[in-house]
Amino acid sequence: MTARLSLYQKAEQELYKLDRSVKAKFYDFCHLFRDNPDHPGLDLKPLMGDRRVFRAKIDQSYRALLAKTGIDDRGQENWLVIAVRHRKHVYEELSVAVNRITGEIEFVDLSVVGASVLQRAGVTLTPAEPESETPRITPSRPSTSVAPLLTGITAQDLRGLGVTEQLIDLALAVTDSGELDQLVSGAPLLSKDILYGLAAGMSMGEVRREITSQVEVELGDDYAENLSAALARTTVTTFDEDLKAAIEEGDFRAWKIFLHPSQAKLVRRHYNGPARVSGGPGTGKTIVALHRVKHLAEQLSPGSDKPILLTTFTKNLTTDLRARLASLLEPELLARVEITHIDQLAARVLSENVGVGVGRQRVFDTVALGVLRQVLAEVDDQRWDAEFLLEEWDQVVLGQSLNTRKAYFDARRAGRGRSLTRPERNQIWKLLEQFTVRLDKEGIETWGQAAERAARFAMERAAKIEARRDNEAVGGAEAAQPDDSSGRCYRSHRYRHVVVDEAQDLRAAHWTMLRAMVPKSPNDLFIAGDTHQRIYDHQVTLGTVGINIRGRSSRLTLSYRTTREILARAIGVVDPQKVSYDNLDDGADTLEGYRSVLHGPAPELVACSSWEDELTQLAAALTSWRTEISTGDNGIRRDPRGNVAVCVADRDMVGQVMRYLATQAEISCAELTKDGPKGDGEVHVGTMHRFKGLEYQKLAIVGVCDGVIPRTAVIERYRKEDQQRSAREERKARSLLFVAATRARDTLRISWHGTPSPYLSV
Ligand SMILES: Nc1ncnc2c1ncn2[C@@H]1O[C@H](COP(=O)(O)OP(=O)(O)OP(=O)(O)O)[C@@H](O)[C@H]1O
Repeated sequence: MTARLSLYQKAEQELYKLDRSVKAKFYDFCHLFRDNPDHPGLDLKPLMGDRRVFRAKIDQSYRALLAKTGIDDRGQENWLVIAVRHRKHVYEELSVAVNRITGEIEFVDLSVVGASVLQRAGVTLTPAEPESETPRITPSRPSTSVAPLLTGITAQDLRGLGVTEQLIDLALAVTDSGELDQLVSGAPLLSKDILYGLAAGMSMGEVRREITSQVEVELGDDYAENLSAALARTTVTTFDEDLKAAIEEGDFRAWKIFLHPSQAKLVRRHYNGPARVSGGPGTGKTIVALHRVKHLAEQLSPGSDKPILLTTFTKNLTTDLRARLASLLEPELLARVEITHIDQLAARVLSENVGVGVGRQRVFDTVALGVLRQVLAEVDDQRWDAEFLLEEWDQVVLGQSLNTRKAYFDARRAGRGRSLTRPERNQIWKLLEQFTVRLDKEGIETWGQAAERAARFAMERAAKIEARRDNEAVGGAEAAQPDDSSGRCYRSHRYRHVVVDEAQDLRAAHWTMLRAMVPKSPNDLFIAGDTHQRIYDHQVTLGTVGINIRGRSSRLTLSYRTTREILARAIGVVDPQKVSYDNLDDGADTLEGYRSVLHGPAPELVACSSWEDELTQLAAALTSWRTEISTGDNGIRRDPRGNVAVCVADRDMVGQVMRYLATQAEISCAELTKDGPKGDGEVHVGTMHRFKGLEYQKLAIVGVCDGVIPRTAVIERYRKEDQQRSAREERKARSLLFVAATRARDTLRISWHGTPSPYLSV
């Protein structure tokens, strides 16, 4: 009889870590098993503790643990590989169960639990193969004077939250975080989340709200029914050639298949309007956005248009999103998605409406500031600071699409600091008019201006579509007015669904443009972002640009990227207890419950005597990281390229670091530019802004000195005359360092010379 074989998530993750030769033997095992599960060479035997769990031989050392999950209509047996491990870690007490909260299949691995915890809880493990070295533990409960880690929590509490039965006594016997780490390393996801949450100080209520209730389903009493429902709910992959390739890809593909239940819920939910997902760095907002695109694309009726837009703030992130989406979606579905960064989209709208914006060159704000200074000098105006005026223009005039003096007189100037009288607004309006005329004359425009013009075109097109529909509804002839320079009259909006990543940095005009590009309908806008990571000056209240997310906001709290040790340090930088962050609407966002299940060394904080000393020590650290990464697990050599980065405060430092490393330490570097890394140098070096959305195994942040982060000159300038502005600048500087620090996966090293940045609290 042949068999169909699927892989349980944990088994697949275990396979990633195995040596190539064992992987190859596992593929042979799968072929043999699918042909005939009763083949004598497989030595298939049930375990004593749970006769639904079987072990089978992969080779002399490795065993597959399997559960029979049913027989299909054609009489073919269905088997699930639940684990792959060395025979000395196979014991008779292994069992599978259906979790009473999630209704998913759970497999608990007690072989990883520390001997002391097993002993305290009175649990014995019996090796399945007698010659194995699994320690035999005598069932005894020696009294211990050490207090349990989870004080005040009962077995009933853990059961009610959804911790797997087998782990409850063990969890209550744990006395320190090292033991807890060991216990949860073999635990099902929900148990892991709950136990870490409680250990991190979350209350029972918080754990129920943030973790358990996110994944709760209704279960009946019938085990067989629950098991078949569980199989439908549990993520498994069918064994085939694609899987073989995927296993070779290793951990990098985990995100493509296994969404955390709280992530999966957001991906599949039906929203009656715009929805927003927030969450600290590394909680999977981008992953959720990508899967959301996939989900939406799968619901589309056949066609060849591109009704879904996936957009983000920066160009290099767009490249990354494109590559990741291409690996997640079938080409036919990928072809239905437009992937573009927001300024590029605005530029495209402008070019479609040529005649109005033809020939204008887009410039950065620094160029515009130069023009404004020149205008102020020419009219000999010393009342207003050029930077203040440029921001007033960008944030108030362009931000709210104000095109008359009257509109400016009436405009809201929330968050702008000092208030302005009517005569002052009059002076400013006049100066800004002179300034924009000059920009026009020079044939240039800022990106903010371009976004604002694009938003107007998008709104005009939307208004014409509406009018045409209304006209048709009353039986009128179609309005002949074209919607863009091609002369086309569009019948529908540009997109059906818009998905935005890194939403915290978009400008008001970007939002206005996006709102106009998609009709107000269910699942129209899906917005992912974290305001703790806002590093540009564009704070927007979505409600004011026609995007109502009330009642459709969710937060992810579990970091997949960064260790607990790194998170603790990074959270200190943004200091959410003292500093407040908005929620892209009128409320505040928090990092409450933000946590990680990953563990690693504490971030290294290095005080240096001078900049030269910092560079010397940096080079030494990078050299040792290179050796560490190149050696890799199982002695397999790995290419360190792209796994290590150095982050600095400004462009000058980028040049200095790259030069030093290349000439004094023979370390090749690639500069991180707005298009991604330039060249294939081994270590990526860039300013903090360039690190948005990226991640590295090992990261060094250098030059984290007082006066640099934050720039004392900027803060001091505003401290007296504009308190709000000064607070905003400080918040931005905190966010920059927060973004930088949370790019590190395993190792974070922060150095400075002189006095350290006050945000480091050292
Ligand atoms: N369900 C998952 N399974 C495996 N890996 C995951 C999962 N979700 C996220 N990750 C991994 O965690 C890391 C962070 O994910 P992602 O970039 O989506 O987080 P983010 O919230 O967008 O972070 P940031 O705000 O810092 O940009 C990535 O390496 C991603 O592959």
